[in-house]
Parts: sequence; C-alpha cells; structure tokens
Amino acid sequence: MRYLSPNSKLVLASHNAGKLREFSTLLAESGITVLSAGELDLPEPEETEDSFAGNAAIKALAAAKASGLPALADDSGFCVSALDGKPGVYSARWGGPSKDMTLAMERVHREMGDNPDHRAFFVAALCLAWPDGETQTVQGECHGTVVWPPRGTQGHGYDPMFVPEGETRTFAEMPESDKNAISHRGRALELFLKRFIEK
Ligand SMILES: O=P(O)(O)OP(=O)(O)OP(=O)(O)OC[C@H]1O[C@@H](n2cnc3c(O)ncnc32)[C@H](O)[C@@H]1O
Ligand SMILES: [Mg+2]
Repeated sequence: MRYLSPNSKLVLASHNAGKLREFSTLLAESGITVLSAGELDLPEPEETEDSFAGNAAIKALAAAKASGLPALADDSGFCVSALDGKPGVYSARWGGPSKDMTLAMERVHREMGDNPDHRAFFVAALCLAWPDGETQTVQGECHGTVVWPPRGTQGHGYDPMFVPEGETRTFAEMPESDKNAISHRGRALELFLKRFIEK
C-alpha cells in the first residue's frame, strides 16, 4: 500500500464533466492539486474489462503512465435489478455511441417494462495508479429505486430516474452536496481519503 501525500498532484483520469465537478468539490479540502485528463490532453482508453475495478484500472494506469503522476480513475454504473444488473459496466454506452443519456434512460425504462421490481444501485470503483504500474482500488455503492418519468435538472447521467433509499427526491432534484453525502462516488472517495492519503 502506498500513500499519497496531502500536497501532491493527482491526475483525474475522467472525461465526464459531471464526475469531475463532483470530484473537485469532494477533494477541495484535501490539499491535493487536481489536474484533469482533459486539461493534460490525455487520450481516452477503451474500457474493455467486464468489471468496474478492471475498467477503473485501465483508465488510471493509462493516465499515470502518460503523465508521470499518480492518477485516479472512476469507473461507475447503474445496476438495475429487473435487468439482471444492466446497464452496469455498459452504462455510458447504453444510449448509443454518442453517450445520449436521455436515450439511455428511456432504454432502461423500456426494458424494465411492467416489472414491479424497481430496485437499483449505483457503483463507483476508484483506482489510484502510480506511474510504475502499481494500483489500489476502493468501491462505493448507493442503493435505491428507479422512478419514471425522470425528474430534476441537477447531477448527470441516470440521476433523474434514481431515488436513493430514505429519500423522496431523485439525485437530480438534490443540491450536489446532498448527493455527494450519500452517493456511490462520495462513499468511495471517503474510503479513498481515509485509506490512501498520508496522515
Ligand atoms: O470513463 P470516464 O471518462 O470517467 O467517463 P464516462 O462517462 O465514460 O464514465 P464511465 O465509463 O465510468 O461510465 C459510467 C456511466 O454511468 C453513469 N453514472 C456514473 N455515475 C453516475 C452518477 O453519479 N449519476 C448518474 N449516472 C452516473 C453515467 O452515465 C456514466 O457515463
Ligand atoms: Mg468511460
């Protein structure tokens, strides 16, 4: 296990604006200087693994090797019980190659049909990779239910069709700080900060 010092630089190996926004808030008080893959002009590798942890490692390793800096990648997805866990690792591509999230949500709704099982959860695997190829991973989940029609304008991805347990609002109807406090990404990052940052 290797620790990141609180004043180090970290590359965020993501091209998703919604994730980057959440990470920058969640890491704001850590002292870590965050650079994004986009601003370093790093390429987007193909996500060829069938697990969240595997795809997070592909993205983190590619960014760490290309930049010479430690890199953090997030591979996440929406797992719907009535669809046997799909879209899962295919969440970004579920609406087609243009990553159209309106189409992706409609497809989830259509494939669920009238199945009374509305349970779903989000997963985020975070991989920290070092330029020498070492990796370490944490994972967070957030469970809840699928609602239709979609509600709310905040957040990103499948947020308008997901109500977390203990809530009546969708993720897209909450201020970002409320989502971050309970989300898969918020939980995974809490573990990341606790386990991987030098005290
Ligand atoms: O790979 P990067 O560059 O990080 O960006 P991406 O959008 O392709 O990200 P993923 O490969 O991890 O795919 C995860 C998809 O799951 C969805 N997703 C992940 N986290 C989410 C969240 O907090 N709220 C809603 N949808 C989310 C969203 O559609 C993402 O595009
Ligand atoms: Mg991706």
